[in-house]
Amino acid sequence: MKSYLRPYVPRLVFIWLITLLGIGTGIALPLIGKEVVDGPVARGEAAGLLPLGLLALGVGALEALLTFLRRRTLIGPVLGLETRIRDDLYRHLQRLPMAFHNGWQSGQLLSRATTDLSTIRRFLGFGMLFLVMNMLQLTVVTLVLLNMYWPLGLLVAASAVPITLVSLRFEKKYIRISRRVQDEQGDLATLVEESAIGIRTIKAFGRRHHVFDTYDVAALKVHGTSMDKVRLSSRFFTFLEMIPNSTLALVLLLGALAVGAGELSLGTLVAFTTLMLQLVWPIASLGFILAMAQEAMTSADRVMEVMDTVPSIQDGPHAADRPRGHLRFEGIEFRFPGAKTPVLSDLWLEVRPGETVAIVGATGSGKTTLTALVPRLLDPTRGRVTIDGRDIRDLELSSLRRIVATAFEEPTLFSMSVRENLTLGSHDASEEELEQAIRTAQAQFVHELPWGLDTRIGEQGMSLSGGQRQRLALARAVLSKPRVLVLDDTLSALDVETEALVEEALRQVLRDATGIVVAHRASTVLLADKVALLRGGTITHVGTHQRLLEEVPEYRELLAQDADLDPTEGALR
Ligand SMILES: Nc1ncnc2c1ncn2[C@@H]1O[C@H](COP(=O)(O)OP(=O)(O)OP(=O)(O)O)[C@@H](O)[C@H]1O
Repeated sequence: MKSYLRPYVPRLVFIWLITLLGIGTGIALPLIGKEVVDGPVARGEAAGLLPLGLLALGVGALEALLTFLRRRTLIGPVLGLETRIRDDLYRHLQRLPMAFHNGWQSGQLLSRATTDLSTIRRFLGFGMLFLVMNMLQLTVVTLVLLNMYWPLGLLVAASAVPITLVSLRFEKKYIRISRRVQDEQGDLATLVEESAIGIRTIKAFGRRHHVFDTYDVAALKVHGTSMDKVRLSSRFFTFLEMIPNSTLALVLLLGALAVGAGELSLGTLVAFTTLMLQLVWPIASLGFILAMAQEAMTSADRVMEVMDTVPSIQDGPHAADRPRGHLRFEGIEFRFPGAKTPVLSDLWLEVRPGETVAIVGATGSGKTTLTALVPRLLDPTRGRVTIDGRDIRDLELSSLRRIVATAFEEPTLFSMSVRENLTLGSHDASEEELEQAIRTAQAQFVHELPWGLDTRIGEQGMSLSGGQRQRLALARAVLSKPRVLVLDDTLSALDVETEALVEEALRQVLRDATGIVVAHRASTVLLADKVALLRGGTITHVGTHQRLLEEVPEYRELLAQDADLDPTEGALR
């Protein structure tokens, strides 16, 4: 994370200088105390007290000022750094392809973007400074003590040995346990998120208690691991408290003997013990600062795990100028990571500019996977998809995604106004274009919403019906006037009458675009110029609806039930 600290180097240097000065003032005070005891107090001269008292007051005031300056200067870089990492993480998450998001629990990503970043910030804002400051203070004070009276100084220095040994052991154990706590918290966040999204299903199936039990098990797991962590650190913290305090007792005993023997002045012993008291806090706090450092490192690891993932789908070098939309799938194979068999294999299909192809296949046959290849939500594992003869991997992603628009079967609407949701892919659309897209998708209901196009639709557009959401998604896709329009079963939630109206309007749009329409119903198939039958991961037949009905039994089976009920049946045969 060094690169994040780089812009703040001058400020950090300033902070370190202030900190060093602060340590200096902290050491100066007991030394002044020594002068007071050995000088005016020992000699019984009250007059000498005033200048030394004033000096101590000045040094004390300077120390307070330095602390204030340090805090003030530190907070800016630390908060700025947290915001920059957070922004970069979010930007990176947006760049990472579907394959990454499919493989990661969203709760894990959520906890990394929130809890882990806060842990890093706390360490950088507090722990890191104190860690170095305490080490410095320990070293400098020990040196001063050695210089004052070396036998006792040596005793103090020796107490560092058990501290270092135990700290190293503690550190190893703590790394493991804090990683476990953080991962388990991520799993817990995933459960909360899933149950919030799936609350309808949970309620409908009366699974409240079951869901609670699952959550409880996960929560107890976090509790158990956290308790282990606390037990480990409390043992360590107690040990750290004991060492300097018992050393202090020994120093007092041996020091008093030395003063008695005339080897040490009383003032020196007073200064020695006061300085030693200054060591108690740095040593005792070393425990939780080391713990904080470990947690921050674990968090940094967890954040970097995401940041270091190189997006498997990269931008191509070429912009697509004036695309015609001649789409070809050439020898495509697609296999999900870790899957034994490919979903698509040796798949060939051509869609000419202005032509519309309906993809028909059994459920789970890979239709959605096939459509996801066009805007490069997924990349084929073998073969290539071309637009106007150029491999789409050679196109800039932004350019490709301007050419291709997709409307999904289960569309996501964002927590913003209808207008913002519609113009997601085309910010500069005029009112007229917006109105036309709404008409094409038969989404005029938006005008009846309380604030028309400015109505905010709830989280994921939950306040709208499935059919309304599909129509908004369709309007969103056609609004950008794409060269290639992909409709992944977009009309499935519409009633027959609305579907017929939408199709009528869509026919106009599809005349100017290359279309891929995933279809389960005969009525939708009629939108297309030709039909491609997807079976066993490949396109087995391409032809008109009429021809496939006549010649391919499986095609007939797939659409038969529907054809019987379809009002346009007469026209089909
Ligand atoms: N992320 C994934 N990892 C592994 N396998 C997956 C993944 N997504 C989908 N699959 C599998 O790939 C196959 C094709 O899925 P796909 O969604 O493309 O089918 P589909 O034809 O669109 O189905 P439907 O008509 O039901 O929407 C299915 O067997 C599915 O289980």
